[in-house]
Amino acid sequence: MTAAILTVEDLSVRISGLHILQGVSFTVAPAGVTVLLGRNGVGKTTTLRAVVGLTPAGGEVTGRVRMGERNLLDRPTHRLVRDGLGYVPEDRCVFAGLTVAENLRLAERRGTTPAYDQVFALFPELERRGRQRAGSLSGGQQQMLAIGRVLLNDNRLLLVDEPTKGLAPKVVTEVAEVLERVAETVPVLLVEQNLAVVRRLATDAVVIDAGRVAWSGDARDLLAEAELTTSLLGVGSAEAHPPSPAVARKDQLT
Ligand SMILES: Nc1ncnc2c1ncn2[C@@H]1O[C@H](COP(=O)(O)OP(=O)(O)OP(=O)(O)O)[C@@H](O)[C@H]1O
Repeated sequence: MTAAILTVEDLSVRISGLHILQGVSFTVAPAGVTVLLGRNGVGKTTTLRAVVGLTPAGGEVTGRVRMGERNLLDRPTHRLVRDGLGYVPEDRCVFAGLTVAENLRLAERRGTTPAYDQVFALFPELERRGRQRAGSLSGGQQQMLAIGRVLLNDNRLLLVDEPTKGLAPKVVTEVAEVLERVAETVPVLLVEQNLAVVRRLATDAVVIDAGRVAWSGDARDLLAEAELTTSLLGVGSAEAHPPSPAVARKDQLT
């Protein structure tokens, strides 16, 4: 078996007296898209934030998160990013008052050549809208900017949190297509609520429930089992049956 790119062991997170993650363990394959699933509020975003060192102040994180030999929990976020851990947060976090070009320029790293060609090939609109303020972009365009910004640099692993949230169906499809292309070269750990997107992209799946991993394995095995999908994710059996060619919002997990 090929070694995992990321290993999460016994990850526990407490925030404001809440024991949100209670010993979460899973691995991320070195290729493809590993999707982190679960009902609303189970701790998917908390997991990604803990991995990248962005648990809110006062939060307590224990366990081990390894990429190679290193325990990531011992290292500050900027080092993790420099070492190739790319993070696209749920709320996109673009600088609204800066232009698209300025947002991208901020992601440039000294001593490396930013991959503008690759980013503009994936997102031609970012090149066309270079002078537009990011705050005036549509939600989908902001999402493209948030992903493009991370792809300017080399990544060993990408963490992407709910990239299709709040987007129109056509834009959801565009984002899914881009992630599919990105995943051909970089492994992705993806939090995603849109089941059609999950069906399209997921190679492996990890389901969190009640603070722990309730299921992990080949995504096809999970999605093929209507009852399992229903019990773990709370979606109806009709939605759990594959495949739907259109990537539509009606498949939202609850
Ligand atoms: N800073 C915080 N202070 C207090 N509670 C928090 C904080 N951050 C997260 N939580 C709580 O932790 C739990 C897990 O939140 P998290 O955002 O990780 O869930 P999620 O699975 O990503 O949810 P969703 O699918 O709705 O995005 C929730 O009950 C949430 O209210």
